[in-house]
Amino acid sequence: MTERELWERYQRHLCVVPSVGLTLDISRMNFGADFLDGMRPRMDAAFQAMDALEKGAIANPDENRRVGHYWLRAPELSPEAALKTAITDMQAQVAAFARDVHAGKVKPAKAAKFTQVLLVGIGGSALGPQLVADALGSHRDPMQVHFLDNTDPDGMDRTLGQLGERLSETLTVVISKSGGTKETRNGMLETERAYQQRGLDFGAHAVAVTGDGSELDQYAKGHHWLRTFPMWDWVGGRTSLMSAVGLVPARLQGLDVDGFLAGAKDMDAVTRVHDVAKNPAALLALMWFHAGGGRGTKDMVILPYKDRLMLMSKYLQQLVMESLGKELSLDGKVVNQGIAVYGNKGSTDQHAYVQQLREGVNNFFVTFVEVLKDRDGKSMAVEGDNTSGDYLLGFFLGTRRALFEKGRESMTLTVQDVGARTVGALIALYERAVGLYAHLVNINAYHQPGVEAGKKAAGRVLELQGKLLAKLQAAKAEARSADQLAQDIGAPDEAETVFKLLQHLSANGDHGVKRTGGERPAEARFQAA
Ligand SMILES: O=P(O)(O)OC[C@H]1O[C@](O)(CO)[C@@H](O)[C@@H]1O
Repeated sequence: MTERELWERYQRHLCVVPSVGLTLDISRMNFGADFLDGMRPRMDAAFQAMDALEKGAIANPDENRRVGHYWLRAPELSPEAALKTAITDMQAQVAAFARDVHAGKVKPAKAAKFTQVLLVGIGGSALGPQLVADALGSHRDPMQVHFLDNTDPDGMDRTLGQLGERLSETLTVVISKSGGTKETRNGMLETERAYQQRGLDFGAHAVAVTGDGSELDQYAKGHHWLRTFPMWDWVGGRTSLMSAVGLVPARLQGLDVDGFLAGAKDMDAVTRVHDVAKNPAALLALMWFHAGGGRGTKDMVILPYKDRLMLMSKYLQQLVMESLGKELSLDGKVVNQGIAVYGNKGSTDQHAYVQQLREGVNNFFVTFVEVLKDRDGKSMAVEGDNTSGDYLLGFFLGTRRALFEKGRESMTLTVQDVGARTVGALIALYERAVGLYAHLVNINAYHQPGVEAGKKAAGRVLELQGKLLAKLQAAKAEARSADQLAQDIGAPDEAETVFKLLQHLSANGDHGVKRTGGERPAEARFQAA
């Protein structure tokens, strides 16, 4: 295609969204002339289903739940007055609480004010807040936000160590919709101990965001925490950023939450329109369908040319892959659907994996995110009249061309800046695109059955560990092999898991297990230390 033809294609297909200052360029995706028209019937059905979802239909049939994240930024759309009230009350309570914290009305036991936030959560209870804190945060914010998002003891020590003395002025926000996620529970208990070791009452420095009556809710209320904020079953974890999950940390950090919600609301209004050419979410969904043949055969590379958006791909990994990565279709057929997501930021990634994108396996499509505003204030010239921002643009356009020349497809989202409205709009854009795409491929985007399998398997592993430790205690100083111990605990077929457990137990002093013998699994011997 000549440059002239590309320019024509760029202009013809450019989706312009003035209300949020965003454009979507799909011209470097090589869909055929009849593709968009050909998809019209399936897209219309997706629009109808999405309209029903927003009106309160059961859109998550596997869990018999409604899907209400759009109502979080437009409470007036809620299908019942009670939901609207619940949302606006939550918004008001979160804002008032943050104001009281900033004013020192809610204050720590042994410091003048809370200056740090420690968010303990995982998945949708952390990834969205991490993206927002990074994208919109600055050293001038009234509070800085830290995260514990894993059950890694060393990771907890690093984060709590970085807080150090400042723990006394840290407000811990424990977030778990279910209230039972073990990683979050572990982080909470370890954090609680850190406060206690400094002679601080954890409850006086903690709030919870969780479902009413959950394990976490009961613990928080039973231990007289400062506050609890609600989560509802009609908001999924990966679409909860505009619930208290995202609003509590964002308000405490001092971010422009009103702008964030307004950007999302404005984007929702645009992506509600049944006109594909004017609906960026519909275009994204259709381009995903085109690229992967409705089977996810090409990976989604998210490449923002802006440091502040580096966590966008990590956030979208959950939103896209936990929504679309499904074994069964809505009519029970095995489809193994999904779209893999990866990426970090440009131009940095040009010095990492772009080599393969240009010359390697053509199993991806790129979504560039171009941010027009370089920085607050003016830039210096770094070479001739060129600024660093000129170089960033040059590298983006150069990479886009270098890929296109080799038949590698890309789209480009262009925004004015990385402000609260823009970030809210981007989140809303992808929530809608995922929902529309799910309809195109006939799957339920709003449950996550696959994660239960891993949780159950982990429970079995820890059950085996309990039996192992009891056996080792009883066997005292007798050194035994993994095979023998697997027999001893009545799990002869799980010798490898038993070996892995023993390897970890003997590498740490917590449970008093000693390893002797050779390096190979069959040579190793284990005993109570
Ligand atoms: O907020 P919770 O209930 O602790 O769940 C955390 C995450 O775990 C999942 O349930 C499974 O990965 C996610 O959907 C969710 O965001």
